[in-house]
Amino acid sequence: MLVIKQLEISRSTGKSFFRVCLPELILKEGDIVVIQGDSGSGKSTLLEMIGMILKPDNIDGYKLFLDNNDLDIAKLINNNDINQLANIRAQYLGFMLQTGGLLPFLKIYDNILLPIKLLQKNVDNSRLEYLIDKLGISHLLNKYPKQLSIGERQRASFIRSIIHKPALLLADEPTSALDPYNANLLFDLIIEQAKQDNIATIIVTHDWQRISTKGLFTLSAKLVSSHSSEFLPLHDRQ
Ligand SMILES: Nc1ncnc2c1ncn2[C@@H]1O[C@H](COP(=O)(O)OP(=O)(O)OP(=O)(O)O)[C@@H](O)[C@H]1O
Repeated sequence: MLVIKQLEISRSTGKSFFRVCLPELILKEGDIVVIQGDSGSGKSTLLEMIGMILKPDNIDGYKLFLDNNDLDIAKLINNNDINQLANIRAQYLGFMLQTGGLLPFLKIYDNILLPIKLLQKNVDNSRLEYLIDKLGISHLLNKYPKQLSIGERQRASFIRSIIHKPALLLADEPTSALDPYNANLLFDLIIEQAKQDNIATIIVTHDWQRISTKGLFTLSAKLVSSHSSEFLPLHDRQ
């Protein structure tokens, strides 16, 4: 389970600044939350704070409760324990970045398996084959990222982000470069894998119409002023 309380940051460029605040987020294993908001409302900023890439200015609580390990991430952030945060990111988090984030010098197959190799874990081959087959990328495994379209890279990037069965998946615009058929397929696969492997999942998306039919809990950016937004539940949780 993931519990976050009062996560805040102010980003500034020159004289202007923008404050992003998440008052509360509680996610159980396998829960999915969609983050929506206008362009510039702070969705990526929020995701990067949750992903421990950006350091918040204030954090009242951030805990990850795992099967045999409870992690007080707020404490590590406040203590600036960069090494421990890097370990947690590698082991328990999965990132799916907008641009794919694949390493240019590794073939697609090696990119997908990289998180497993770094953690010295064994790959679940039947699961890997299932995901590759489902997303239709088996013919691309021996190619380099630059030989793939952005949409093909996004699909490979999804498999890489969950191959090590993270506790938390952070997906930033996972379907931005996909056609409607593949966007739907990927959303359904994200939801299926989250439930199956108990991966708490946070999805930032503009693809609101498509995802609104799936009945997912949504946090929506509310502009508190022209330079401040808060992420609040769109509806009561079911
Ligand atoms: N590196 C940065 N330094 C300073 N300010 C930044 C930085 N990145 C983003 N911002 C500002 O923070 C605010 C939120 O940006 P962010 O990228 O998080 O929004 P977003 O909702 O993800 O936008 P989009 O939907 O267009 O991707 C914006 O006002 C932006 O100008």
